Amino acid sequence: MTNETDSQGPAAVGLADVTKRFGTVTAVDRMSLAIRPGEVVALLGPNGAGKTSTIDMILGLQEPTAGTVDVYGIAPRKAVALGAVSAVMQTGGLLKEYTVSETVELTASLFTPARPVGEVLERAGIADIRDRRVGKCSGGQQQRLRFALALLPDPDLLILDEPTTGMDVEGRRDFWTAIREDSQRGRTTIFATHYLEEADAYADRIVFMRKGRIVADGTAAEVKSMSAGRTLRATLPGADQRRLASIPGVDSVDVRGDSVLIHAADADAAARYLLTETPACDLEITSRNLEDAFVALTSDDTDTSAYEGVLA
Ligand SMILES: Nc1ncnc2c1ncn2[C@@H]1O[C@H](COP(=O)(O)OP(=O)(O)OP(=O)(O)O)[C@@H](O)[C@H]1O
Repeated sequence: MTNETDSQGPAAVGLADVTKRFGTVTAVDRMSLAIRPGEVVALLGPNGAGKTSTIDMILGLQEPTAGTVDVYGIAPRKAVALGAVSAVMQTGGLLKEYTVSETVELTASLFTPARPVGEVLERAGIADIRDRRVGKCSGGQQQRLRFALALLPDPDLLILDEPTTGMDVEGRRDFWTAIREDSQRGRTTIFATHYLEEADAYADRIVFMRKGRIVADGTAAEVKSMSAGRTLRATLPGADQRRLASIPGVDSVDVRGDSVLIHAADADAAARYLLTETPACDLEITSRNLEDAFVALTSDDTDTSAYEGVLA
């Protein structure tokens, strides 16, 4: 695999056959991935799947044991030094005695050029607490402050490790609104999270990792339908259960009075059949949720070879 995307020059992030070992532990195992500029990508996986190790290599904090990592076609450390990349990590040194705005001003003095302090405070939703000491800020407010700091160099690539930990519902919504707006302007975002609903709602693309490997890669809808199929519900008086069960791609049919409930691996084919070959109406199609997919894709008895290349 090359690190080039189809037509737009280098990938924002390119991993080619990357392995990372710590002694006898293989944290990342021959992983290849190309992320296009402007994509918002969620990295999901159980504890120890290799998400942080992958992020650390993209940030140049760790070197791969084998393979290569590029950021906009150059070495990660170089990209970080140029201000093209910044990160919001789960924890990270904030000085408790400084106020929020002093913290941002101090960090801004390290970057030339930096975005204006007032602008990043607004963007991170902490302009109203600019004079509060960091030690008095809640966990969610400190996380917003880390976000403000990461915005200072106006990075092309933003890396977020559990970015919304400690934020309340409104804080999360504001945070993701800001991320989505910036992605419209071309900023690439990669985030690791255990909040599956955030990945579902805000990521263009979901990369599932398990034991250092990618086990699924696609949109939230693709990942969900891939692992679990979908459920169709329709009104169909006098439904012929056997006939419906024989539609290709249908796994099960349940007739309840005038309603039918169909579980299908190929929901589109089943829907087409219902609407063209029967008088079915009130058709609803629902996906299994991302948590079902997560459990199916990352459980110990899953044969991940079955998923390789399906969506990647
Ligand atoms: N510095 C290190 N030294 C030794 N082993 C490490 C080191 N860093 C990570 N590992 C191991 O590599 C594997 C992958 O860890 P990693 O932190 O990348 O997973 P993760 O997906 O980020 O997990 P979590 O969701 O718990 O943060 C784990 O088995 C971990 O114990």
